[in-house]
Amino acid sequence: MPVIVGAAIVADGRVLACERAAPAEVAGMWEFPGGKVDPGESEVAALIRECEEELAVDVEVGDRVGDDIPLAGRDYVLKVYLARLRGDRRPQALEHSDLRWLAADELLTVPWLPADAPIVAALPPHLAV
Ligand SMILES: Nc1nc2c([nH]c(=O)n2[C@H]2C[C@H](O)[C@@H](COP(=O)(O)OP(=O)(O)OP(=O)(O)O)O2)c(=O)[nH]1
Repeated sequence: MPVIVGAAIVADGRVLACERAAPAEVAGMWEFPGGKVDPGESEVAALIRECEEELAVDVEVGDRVGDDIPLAGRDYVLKVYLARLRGDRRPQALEHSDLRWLAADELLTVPWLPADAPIVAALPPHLAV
């Protein structure tokens, strides 16, 4: 089944949440940066590529967080990986309408895409400082 990967980028006990700018049905909802894995591309390579395209940052990809999530009504499975920033560049919202670094007690202050709920629930142990 085709895969969509997302990066839970963690720094200083916070995770980077990204507000979708489009399409209209999901604009204003929050997600992990990422996207579709291209044919023949590894999941890690797709995460590195998407974080460069969407945020202009280099990431080091770590362990999976949460389980595979089948996306409702679509032929895709979502897989989220922990990640860390490599280098000095700070994320820029090149494709999103806003970015926020959320601590564990702030995770539910934004409306996440519904499929992300189990991932968000699994994050707090990874945000302990
Ligand atoms: N990136 C990302 N997508 C998510 C998350 N949760 C979730 O349901 N999705 C869904 C929303 C979209 O339908 C799909 C990702 O599509 P996308 O449009 O961001 O991916 P892409 O850039 O590779 O797409 P495209 O331009 O090739 O069409 O996965 C998440 O946390 N991160």
